Amino acid sequence: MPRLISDVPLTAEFPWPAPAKINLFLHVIGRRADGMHELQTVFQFLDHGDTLFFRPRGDGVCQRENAIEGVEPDQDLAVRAARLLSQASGCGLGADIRVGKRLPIGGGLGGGSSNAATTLVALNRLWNLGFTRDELAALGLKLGADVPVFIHGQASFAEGVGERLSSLELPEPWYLVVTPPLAISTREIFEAPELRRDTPRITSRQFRAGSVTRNDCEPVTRQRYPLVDEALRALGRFAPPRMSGTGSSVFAAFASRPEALMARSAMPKGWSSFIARGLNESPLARLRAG
Ligand SMILES: C[C@](O)(CO)[C@H](O)COP(=O)(O)OP(=O)(O)OC[C@H]1O[C@@H](n2ccc(N)nc2=O)[C@H](O)[C@@H]1O
Ligand SMILES: Nc1ncnc2c1ncn2[C@@H]1O[C@H](COP(=O)(O)OP(=O)(O)OP(=O)(O)O)[C@@H](O)[C@H]1O
Repeated sequence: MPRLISDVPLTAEFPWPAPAKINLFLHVIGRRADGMHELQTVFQFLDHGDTLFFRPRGDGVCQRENAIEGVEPDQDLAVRAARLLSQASGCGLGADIRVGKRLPIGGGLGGGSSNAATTLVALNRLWNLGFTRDELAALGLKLGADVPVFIHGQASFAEGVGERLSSLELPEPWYLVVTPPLAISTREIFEAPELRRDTPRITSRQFRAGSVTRNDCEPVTRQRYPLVDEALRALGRFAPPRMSGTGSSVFAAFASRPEALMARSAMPKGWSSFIARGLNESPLARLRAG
């Protein structure tokens, strides 16, 4: 039975899930006056991710307790989310935060955004603030375009920069996710002159009816980063591959775990990869709903 948030003792040992997302497709529709890109995408969650732990403090200090290679504590999206929430509520509370990292940094799986969303949801509860889900999503959008979907917690057809969400029921296959050893800056890919920004809009209904989709960032990333090209080709020997977000991770769907395992064993040695189930409801939302 899933645990209800209201049923569990929310001690500092309580593990708050921060799942990965994948973009089943990513269309770049245009560019806004502020430079951000108008997108259409479908998000699905994976039953694989980071785990966060929170110990509330009465003195207003929000800090991370553990080191994460490549992420300075003051830049950490979990810490920034905690500070934003403390400030927005004026509650004067703080928290010690521990981030158990499993997701690759700059891997296109939304790890930083997911950490931020989990922090907003957890501290809203632990500090007894009573913000609604929509209020938390609006706060989260200040930290990153991917934060709102993690707060929403349902697989979604998304528009805008990813903040206009409508929930979807999707198949929940096994995914093999392969991350070549490199971190990619989302900004670099969106700023690339060669990025196509004119994909015609589709409707959610067209997507559900099987309209052909792609990841518009994929040609840019694979041309600039040959390892991503190699990952797509390696995975493509087993199932149709696709890149998530702006990379570096790529994924393919399989009907069973053994099939995914077989493909995994053929990936280049030393690359990180994992097999996970696609989820239409995120583990964070499941916890909230009980
Ligand atoms: C590629 C996706 O992961 C798809 O889900 C997201 O659109 C990116 O979300 P994110 O990592 O939370 O990205 P943000 O931190 O919001 O944006 C990083 C940078 O990428 C560029 N950016 C991002 C999203 C967007 N729709 N248009 C952009 O041009 C901007 O230069 C921005 O400063
Ligand atoms: N807690 C965190 N976990 C991961 N990255 C973080 C975190 N806090 C800040 N960051 C920074 O956020 C940036 C993007 O990290 P992230 O792992 O979310 O990228 P990503 O998986 O490519 O995300 P997206 O698919 O949203 O582009 C990196 O530059 C990283 O230093």
